[in-house]
Amino acid sequence: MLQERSAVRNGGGDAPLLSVHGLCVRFRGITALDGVSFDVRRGQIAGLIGPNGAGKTTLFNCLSRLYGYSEGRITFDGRPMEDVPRHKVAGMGIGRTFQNLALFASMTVLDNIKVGRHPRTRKGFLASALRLPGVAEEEADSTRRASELVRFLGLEEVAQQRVAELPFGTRKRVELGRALASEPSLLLLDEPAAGLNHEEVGSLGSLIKAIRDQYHLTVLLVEHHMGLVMSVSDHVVALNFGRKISEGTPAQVRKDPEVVQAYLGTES
Ligand SMILES: Nc1ncnc2c1ncn2[C@@H]1O[C@H](COP(=O)(O)OP(=O)(O)OP(=O)(O)O)[C@@H](O)[C@H]1O
Repeated sequence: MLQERSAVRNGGGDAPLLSVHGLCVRFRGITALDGVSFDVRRGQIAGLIGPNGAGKTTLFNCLSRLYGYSEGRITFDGRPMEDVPRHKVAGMGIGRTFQNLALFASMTVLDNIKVGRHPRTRKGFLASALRLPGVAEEEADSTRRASELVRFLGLEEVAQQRVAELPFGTRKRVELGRALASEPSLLLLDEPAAGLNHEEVGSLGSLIKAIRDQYHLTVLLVEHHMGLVMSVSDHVVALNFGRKISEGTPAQVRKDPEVVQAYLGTES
């Protein structure tokens, strides 16, 4: 379904989908990001790594417009992000999952995924309440697209269950579905492996690649699980103390002495 949305605004497939340039974020005396620059090309799975406090979540929060930045520039699909209000981010094609799941626990799996359709629906609450023309069609379209995602994510058996009743690993899949429902062209995954068991992490890697291939989207992944990030990423950016310390293929970054040094004593 997302293939239809592959309109390329920026003159073709060679221009990066996301460009971060000289980004600086300071919180009263703490420099969380210090002149960070990198590009993410269309169709890539890019991994963002770094020890605790390196600035990864801060960067994600800048991309979601939850945080402002004192210096630098973020360009998404050829468009500067600085003037984009927070509530427009999903609508412009940036979907996101959170470290702490952002789901409605008392709603069903299907309804949670349908909530993610919101940026793609045109009829507002009032139109729905008044059952104005077009509302039923839009509702049917949302249900159809959410059901497609339920099948893709292997959630058919639990589609009508309340999210609160489900194990953590399943809920994480529901959150992926919610993020995909907005038909993003860039999917930001914030520690998708956190809290998953060994087997679940294994299938997550294949799922991330399948999502990229099936929906032709670009993925930026923050992850502490080195096995996962190194096996799924085409490109890796490493941060430490708010600075970019390395960038390249997983093999290049893994053996970069600065990366090894940054992780000594903090990660295996
Ligand atoms: N809202 C905030 N107010 C003050 N300081 C903050 C805020 N958010 C982040 N920081 C600080 O900015 C730095 C970077 O934090 P950030 O959460 O981005 O790191 P991270 O790489 O995501 O770490 P982790 O892997 O532990 O999630 C840290 O020193 C953190 O304490």
